[in-house]
Amino acid sequence: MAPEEAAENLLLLRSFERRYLAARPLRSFPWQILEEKLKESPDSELLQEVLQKTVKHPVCVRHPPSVKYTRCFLSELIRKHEAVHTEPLDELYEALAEVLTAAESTQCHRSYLLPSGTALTLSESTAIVSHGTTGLVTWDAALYLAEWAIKNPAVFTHRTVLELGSGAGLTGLAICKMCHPKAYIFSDCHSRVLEQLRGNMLLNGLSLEPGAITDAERPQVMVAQLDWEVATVPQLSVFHPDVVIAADVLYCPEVILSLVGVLQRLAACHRDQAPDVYVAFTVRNPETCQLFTTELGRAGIRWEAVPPQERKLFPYEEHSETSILKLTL
Ligand SMILES: C[S@@+](CC[C@H](N)C(=O)[O-])C[C@H]1O[C@@H](n2cnc3c(N)ncnc32)[C@H](O)[C@@H]1O
Repeated sequence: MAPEEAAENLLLLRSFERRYLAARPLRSFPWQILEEKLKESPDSELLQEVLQKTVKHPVCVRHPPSVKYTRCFLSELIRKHEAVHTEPLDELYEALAEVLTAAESTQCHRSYLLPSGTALTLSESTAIVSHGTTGLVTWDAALYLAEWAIKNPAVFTHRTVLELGSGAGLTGLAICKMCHPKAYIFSDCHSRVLEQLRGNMLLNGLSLEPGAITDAERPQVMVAQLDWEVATVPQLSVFHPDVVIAADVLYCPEVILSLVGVLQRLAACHRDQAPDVYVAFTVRNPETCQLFTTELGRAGIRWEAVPPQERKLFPYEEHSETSILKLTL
């Protein structure tokens, strides 16, 4: 195979791998490129490789995506294969047969590859909203903030980080694995989210036991129940964060008001140096973002936009726009 073709195949396989591991919508996969390549090649080697990088990926074998997702993906792969090859590929049918008999669940695994090659695997809900919360799945702003953190580790290294509205925990896990914080406090208000969050710490080798061994990749971690509506200055004072972060927490006016409220109380409890604050969000509705900056102004909190970065590391939703604000408390 020509080196150029080998490089193209590698890119294609990587794209399938990242999307499949994170259970991205099937329409976002580069099916057309695959189809063209299948037409050019007489054997089924490429399809076998796609299978190895997706359904048979060691990470997915251990922590598979949902049964429904796997079934739909394999059906699509079989369609692509049948469109160009007359001989059936047994591996595809065998893999499909396995999931046809498997039981459906409302929980699934989604995995995200770090630049080190390590996968972060999270147990997430199969539904975007469930148990009355949006916190049981990973949102694009969490991926964007994680990518920014990985590119700017010094912001977190040897520092205590408090995350507000951690949800499934992706950003914090990426920071713990890649940025060497001294301590990381995950927090949320929802009991089901906190339960899943604790599970996701354990799934990724982080111990919540007080006195657990800590090292560069395993900082001291804690999961705290913290509701911005009710958290008081004395309650917030115990955390002593150097950095406060939050992702996708600007989705409705009520949430914005309570977030600004908790930031004001955090400002009131620092002894010397105020923490740096970074808020990542997806621009869904410009008015909602505007409300946030207006409320920050009213609370006397200065803000500036962090220069945009290329979104390369994770499989983002294609048409979403993400941004980060740095606040000065
Ligand atoms: C859209 S999710 C984002 C989760 C995660 N940061 C991400 O981006 O994937 C919003 C999160 O904020 C949390 N949240 C909403 N209101 C809150 C409040 N008043 N106090 C604490 N957490 C809150 C929710 O429970 C949920 O986990």
